Order: sequence, then structure tokens, then C-alpha cells
Amino acid sequence: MKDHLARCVAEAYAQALPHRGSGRVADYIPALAKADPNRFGFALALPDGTVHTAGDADEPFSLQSVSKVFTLALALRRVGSALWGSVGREPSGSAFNSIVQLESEGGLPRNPLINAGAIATSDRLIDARSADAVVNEILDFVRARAGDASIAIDPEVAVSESETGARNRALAHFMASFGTLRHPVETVLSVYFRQCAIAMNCRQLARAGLFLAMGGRDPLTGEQLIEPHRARRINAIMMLCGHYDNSGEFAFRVGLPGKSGVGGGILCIAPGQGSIAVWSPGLTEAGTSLVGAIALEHFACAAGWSVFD
Ligand SMILES: NC(=O)CC[C@H](N)C(=O)O
Repeated sequence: MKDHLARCVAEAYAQALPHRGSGRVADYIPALAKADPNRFGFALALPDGTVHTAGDADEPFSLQSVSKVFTLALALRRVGSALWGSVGREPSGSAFNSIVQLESEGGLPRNPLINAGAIATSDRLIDARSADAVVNEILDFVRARAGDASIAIDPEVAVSESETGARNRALAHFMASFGTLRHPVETVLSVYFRQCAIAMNCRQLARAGLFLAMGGRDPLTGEQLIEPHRARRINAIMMLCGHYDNSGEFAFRVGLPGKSGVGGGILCIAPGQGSIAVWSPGLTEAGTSLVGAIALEHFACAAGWSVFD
């Protein structure tokens, strides 16, 4: 079985490789524009600790919106269902940084995986603590899940995010005007920008996602991190909202919950089976990794993994 999965990883990598270099590297955050579009990594983490990799699986990249999944898990753990007073759980059908729905929907963002919703989620996670304390909690969480204490924030990306963060500031102030945020805008953004700037490689990210595949329990440490029903619901949100207005296409092609980021990473969860991380910086129009989605489509097909069977 393990050999079979190792072969599926190799096959998915080989099938996607000819597409390497296609898509457009995100450049609206200048520090991200330096990424090499020819990079391509793949890692599959299994609950017994095995990790199968291909390509640039050990090269760190900017987590960007993939971080929203971890913040969501931590916020649910901290404030429970009260989180849903600050953010919804419906697909947005619009771009990740869109502002249009916010006005007609009273400043309540559609879901925690678009920028406005992630900013509102970070706000609830702060829960009257300092921004630094919350950033440390997020970092400690991903380090513990990945089993690697060296995971850190890329300071250049964090500064670049903030310097060019006019749109995110607009979203945050707009929500603040409706009373959605409980903390000062700059405190919330200081958490949000830094969580997006965490650098991880595919091997680390795949391991870090395992708790979502295993009912909220980290199979590597044995800790029950969040309740099983919360893990299930995070997966549901990833399936419906993880790729902005490209989420339907991803569900159609891959059939597994996933979350993409403009750094070119995608975290994909196969409930009960394992966790997959892919990275290739060339993006589609919707801002998701073009080569990464192709690789995941081939992998899911070869492994026979889908939540719809
Ligand atoms: N889709 C993304 O990965 C967006 C994250 C990015 N840091 C932003 O806020 O714009």
C-alpha cells in the first residue's frame, strides 16, 4: 500500500512536471515576485509518520493564505462556535481580496478563508492578548505539528505585506466600521500579515495538516488538538471556500478539501488517509498554483482518494 502511494506521488509529479513554469507568480506583494516559477515540490504525509516527497519538497516557500487554516483551527479551539458571530461559512464566489459583499452583508465576511474572513478570524484569536503572543501561538502550533522548531516568519515578506497592504487595511477598516472587529485594525493586521509570511516547505506543511485528516488528533504526537467535529467542519470549509472563486473547479478536479495561497502552496486533506502539500509559484487567474492543482488532480486519481466516493 505504501509502495503504491509512493508510486502515486512519483506519477503525479511526473505528470505535472511538463507544466512547470506556467502560470503567473504573484507580484502584488513585491517580496513574493522573486519566487522562481520553475520550482515544484510535492509531499504526502501519512498518519504513521511516513512522508513521500518529490521535487523541491524541502525548499521553504511563503505560506500566505494556507496559514488561514491553522488560524481557523486555533480560533475555533479558543472561542468555539462564538467565532461564527464574526465570520460566515459560505463560499464567496469572488476574489480572495474582494470587498463588494462586505457592505451588503453588514460587514460580516462570507468565510474564514478569504482575506476579510481571515482578518476577522485573527481578530477573534487575539482574544485580548498581544499581537506578538498570538503570532507566537500560531508559530508554535505549526512547529509542533511539523515536528520542526526551525519554522519561522520570513521578515522580508512580512514587511512587504504590510507596506503594500492597502487593500487588506481597507477590508479591516471597513469591517471595523461595522463593529466586526474587537481589536484595533493595526493590531489585527500585525497578526494577519505575519501569519501569511510564515515560511514552510512541503514536507513540513504536509505533516502539519495531518490533524485535519485524523479527526483533529495529531497522529505524530497523539494530542487531540481540536474536537473531531471541528476538524470535519474545517475540511468542509476548505472544500467549499479554499480556493476563492476557483473552489468549485478544484472540488470538481481533485475532490478533496484544500487551501491555496498566492505563494503557490496548496494544502490538501484526504480525511482518514493523509495530508498532501504541493508548491509551485505560477498561479492561475484565481491566485492558486496552476501546477500544484494539476499534480493534486493526478495524485487523487492515481490514489483513488476522494471525499465523493
Ligand atoms: N490568497 C492569498 O494567499 C492572499 C494572502 C496575502 N497575504 C494577502 O493578504 O493578500
